[in-house]
Amino acid sequence: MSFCLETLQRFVRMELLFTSVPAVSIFFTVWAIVTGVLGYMYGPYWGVRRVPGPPTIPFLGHLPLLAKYGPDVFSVLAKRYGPIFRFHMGRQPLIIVADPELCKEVGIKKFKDIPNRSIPSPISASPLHQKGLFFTRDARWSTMRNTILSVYQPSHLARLIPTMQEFIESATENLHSLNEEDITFSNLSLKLATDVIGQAAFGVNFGLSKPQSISDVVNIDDNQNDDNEVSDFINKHIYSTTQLKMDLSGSFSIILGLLVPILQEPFRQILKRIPGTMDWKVERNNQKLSGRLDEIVTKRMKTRERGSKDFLTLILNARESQTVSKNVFTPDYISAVTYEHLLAGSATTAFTLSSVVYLVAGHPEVEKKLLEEIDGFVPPDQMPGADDLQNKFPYLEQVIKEAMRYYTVSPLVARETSKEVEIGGYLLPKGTWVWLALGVLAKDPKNFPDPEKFRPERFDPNCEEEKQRHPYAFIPFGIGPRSCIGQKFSIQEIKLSLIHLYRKYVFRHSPNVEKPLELEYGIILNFKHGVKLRVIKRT
Ligand code: HEM
Repeated sequence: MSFCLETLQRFVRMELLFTSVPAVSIFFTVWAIVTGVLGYMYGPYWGVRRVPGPPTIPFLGHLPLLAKYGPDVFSVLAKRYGPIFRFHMGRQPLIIVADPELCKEVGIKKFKDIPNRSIPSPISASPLHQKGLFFTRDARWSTMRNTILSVYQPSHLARLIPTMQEFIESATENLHSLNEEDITFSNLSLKLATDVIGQAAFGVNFGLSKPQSISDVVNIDDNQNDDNEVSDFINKHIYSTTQLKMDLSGSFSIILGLLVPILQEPFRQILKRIPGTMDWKVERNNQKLSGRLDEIVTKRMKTRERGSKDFLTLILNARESQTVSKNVFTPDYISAVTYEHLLAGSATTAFTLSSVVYLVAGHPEVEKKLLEEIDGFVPPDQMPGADDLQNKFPYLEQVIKEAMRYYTVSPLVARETSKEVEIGGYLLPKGTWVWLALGVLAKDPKNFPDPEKFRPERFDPNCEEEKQRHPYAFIPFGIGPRSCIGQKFSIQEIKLSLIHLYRKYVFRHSPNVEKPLELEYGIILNFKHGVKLRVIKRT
């Protein structure tokens, strides 16, 4: 009997052992996976959990709020949560800074702890975009930036005035024949800005802003060059840029990058090999674009007498004179930086130009004052020089600033901490994405009373509003050592364009334009349906 009982007990113990081993290991495996997934999904949140923000939806974060409020979402959240708050782009928390003093802290005072930009998923999918100045990091960035700054001397900018003027005249030559017809001014300004920067960056005339068709394209460096190649290049450029969506309408790998970044690259690698997918199209497009850029760079590198006309030439000259490390400016980085100029310099400048013309068309009192100033510049057919542009058009300057405030083309500026740093009373770990909300600053009634009113006089240096405003409340070109490198270039182009346009024409809103203008949120802001205007020739 005792033998039987002992055997039974041994049997039960063995059974337990056999069944519990897999159960335990399954339990631990599941536990490890769940912990891993939760750690991955909530790890970035954990480090910044003390920063206030709305409740998040797993995987999506606050993207539904972006869909609901559009670009205004950050103003809405700043009202609710204060000058520093959390916004989750999918899994990734962004620390949004919406206060001029805190922007100064991030952009200037603590720059050495926050010197780089975070790379959002649309850019991770595009190696071409990563090698420009915008996304390069640390020592490579500072070497590249110093070299580029050295070629952006005021004298070089001044030398660009006749080229800019030439394109402006050609782009606006036939406008008077469009009386009573709608023009999509935003298209015209994009073609103009692309041509100007194409010439300034590559020394290539894309010929987009000519009143005739694109088949009139001429390549200044090589007249033999095939017209179709240039238009193909531009189409690829436009495709590559417009595919960089910040919401859930990009390619599958970009969407994954927003939701579960770890899966973005493996999926991109697979999808780019499957014909017909958007990732495949983006990859093919980017490869062709890079190939075309590399060709331009290689050809120019071989040219002995390059002169010193355009940005690409200036960079190559600096590289050869050994003032720049050749390891930093390898041909792929040169291509990327030159292409970046086309990218950064076209859509932003065009958007600003369209904003000014649209807003002035709706404000007759502003238009009257502006025309008086422009007509007061004599002789009337003389092209203003660099000094004139800087000193003789103070009201024009106020109008441009107010339009840039009203429609802030780059409402967010991305930065990333490179070590633990305290901002606004919160300790942010290394690797935190800190984004400056320039668009929220620009509509803050504390610094801009009646922010929805278009009132250029608020930028008059003698008015109380301007005197009392925080010095960093209006920073459309960013702040500190990492601010926009093309600021003077674009302001020069915008002023020249407006002076030329208003000497000949005034504009009215088309009856077919929606009010208010609808905006679309890509890498920068865009007008969803374009800016439709009517042209009136001045007598
Ligand atoms: C109205 C026109 C423009 C606006 C509103 C604008 C705005 C900006 C902003 C907000 C930044 C980020 C600055 C920061 O992080 O503090 C930036 C960076 C940059 N912009 Fe512009 N931009 C304009 C035109 C241009 C032009 C014409 C070029 C080229 C010629 C250009 C090239 C760049 C580059 C290369 C950077 C990156 C700088 C760096 O990281 O060191 N931009 N821009």
